[in-house]
Amino acid sequence: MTVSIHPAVDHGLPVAAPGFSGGKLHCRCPDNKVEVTLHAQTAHNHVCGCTKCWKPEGANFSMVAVVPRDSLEVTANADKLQPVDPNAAIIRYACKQCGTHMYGRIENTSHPFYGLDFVHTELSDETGWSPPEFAAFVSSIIESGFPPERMGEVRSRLKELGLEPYDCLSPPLMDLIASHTAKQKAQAAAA
Ligand SMILES: N[C@@H](CCC(=O)N[C@@H](CS)C(=O)NCC(=O)O)C(=O)O
Ligand SMILES: [Zn+2]
Ligand SMILES: [Zn+2]
Repeated sequence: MTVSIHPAVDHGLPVAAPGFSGGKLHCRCPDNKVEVTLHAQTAHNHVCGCTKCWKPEGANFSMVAVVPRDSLEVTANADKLQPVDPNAAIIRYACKQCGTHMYGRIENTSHPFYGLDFVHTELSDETGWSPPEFAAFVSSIIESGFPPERMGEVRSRLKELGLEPYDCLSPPLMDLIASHTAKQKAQAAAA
């Protein structure tokens, strides 16, 4: 049987709708759902194998994208949200009742991704969000119990889906992080 990556990509990648400019995400509670409204199309969507990113039941990967933080608004049942780990670089806010992660936020203004919030567009009923572009932290699925001897299957399936597998982030994002670090080091040296 083909190894499952994530329900949103297992039967082919979703397709972005031209001019798509946002929509609503809902948690998985039967009622009084937490609602998050995104006033923008997502960017840098990818699947992530790390243990920190929220994965739906049975999935080996999370699917996670970013939006500018000023494009994200909690529009219903905000009182049900709580931080998963307030000390993490990305502070993920989960529904206390159903456990779904509704968004992740970076509060450290020196972080290379400060200003971007992390979201899971599978929580939306709308279609047209940006599709995942690559697979990040692939080896990390082993930390969640995936058998290491099946990693070849996982990487082949990701490539078949057009999701190039990386064990950290994609080269453009790693370059962006390194450029940010280099700039900060240069500024510190000049101070
Ligand atoms: N191997 C680790 C990797 C965790 C990790 O570094 N995750 C990345 C991708 S989401 C990150 O930026 N984490 C920051 C955070 O979780 O706050 C794990 O699976 O727990
Ligand atoms: Zn909920
Ligand atoms: Zn992750």
